[in-house]
Amino acid sequence: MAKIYTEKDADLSPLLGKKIAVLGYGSQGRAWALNLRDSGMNIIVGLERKGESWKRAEQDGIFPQLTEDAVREADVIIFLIPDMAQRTVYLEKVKPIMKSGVDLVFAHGFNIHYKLIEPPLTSDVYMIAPKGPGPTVREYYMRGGGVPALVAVHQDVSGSALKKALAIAKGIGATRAGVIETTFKEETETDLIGEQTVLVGGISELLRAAFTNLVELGYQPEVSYFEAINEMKMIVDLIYEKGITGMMTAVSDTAKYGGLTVGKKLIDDNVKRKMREAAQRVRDGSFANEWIEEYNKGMPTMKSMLEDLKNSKEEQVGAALRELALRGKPKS
Ligand SMILES: NC(=O)C1=CN([C@@H]2O[C@H](COP(=O)(O)OP(=O)(O)OC[C@H]3O[C@@H](n4cnc5c(N)ncnc54)[C@H](O)[C@@H]3O)[C@@H](O)[C@H]2O)C=CC1
Ligand SMILES: CC(=O)[C@](C)(O)C(=O)O
Ligand SMILES: [Mg+2]
Ligand SMILES: [Mg+2]
Repeated sequence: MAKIYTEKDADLSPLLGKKIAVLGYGSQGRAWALNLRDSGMNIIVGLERKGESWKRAEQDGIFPQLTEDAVREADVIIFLIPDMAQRTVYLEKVKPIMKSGVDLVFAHGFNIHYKLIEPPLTSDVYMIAPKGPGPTVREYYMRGGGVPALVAVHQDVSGSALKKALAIAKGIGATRAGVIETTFKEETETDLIGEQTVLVGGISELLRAAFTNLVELGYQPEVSYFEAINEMKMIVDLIYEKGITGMMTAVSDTAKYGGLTVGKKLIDDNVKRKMREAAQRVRDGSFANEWIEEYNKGMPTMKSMLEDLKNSKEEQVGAALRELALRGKPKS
């Protein structure tokens, strides 16, 4: 049984009074900086330049500093910039400047697990990995809740790395929802396998294939969009609140029977074999190598695939319908 920590297991005190530098003010950076600040922690935000993130932080009442200035003062450094940018920033702006014994903290294990960053043996190295998007981490916190997270310790020089990880988890609201102890290896591999096979990859392509199938059969694109893509939110909300069995009780018996029997035929051994292949490429490092190479070339494949997605019929139809659909969404 996994070790799960909640509010009663965590305490802010190991980090109270410490200077915590949050590097990056994007999806997770903004959420962490604001939640930690609102929880009473002493945060500073470090950014590379006076761009969009800088402006956004100022609008939120946070006065960012250049990365090297934030790093110079920090007792704890949290990497909330894109995974692929972390190694360069670490080598150029963190390692040469940081105090000895500073804590190095991550929201995802990629750089440590695949050895892009090799931290000094004098630092505590730990991770708090939220299992949800950054804006949701902020939104749930403000509404009194939290997004669950994983914690892991890679190096524990002080003997209190886990306590400090739990302090941050509490500060961002995660202990309100439950924090599971893991390793950098398990977090990195499950996160990548999960986002590729279901959360980001599998689900998007399933929805798109279902939409295209309906449209090719001659059904109206708008009807196809509501059916194959828009309604997914309501089904997922039911699964989130009541489990898959609970969702089944909310749909008709016709949907239950058709869904149970046809679903099994669609997601067959062939699909499971391909999921296993994707997992293998994460586990043996070939996905990481492919992604590093793509990033170093300027991400041509990712950019062109995003462009194709943006121009797809489903996205065009969706954009036109979304305003209408969102009008019906409850306000809180
Ligand atoms: N996006 C998410 O919801 C989740 C992200 N994570 C992890 O959190 C970390 C941060 O990810 P996100 O919040 O998605 O990042 P992001 O892409 O939203 O980060 C943007 C921030 O990084 C700065 N930035 C962009 N390129 C940079 C560069 N080359 N050098 C320095 N700064 C740069 C931007 O100015 C901005 O402040 C990653 O390790 C990621 O795996 C973990 C869980 C979920
Ligand atoms: C949102 C999240 O947890 C992901 C999918 O792992 C990510 O953004 O990397
Ligand atoms: Mg991820
Ligand atoms: Mg994730």
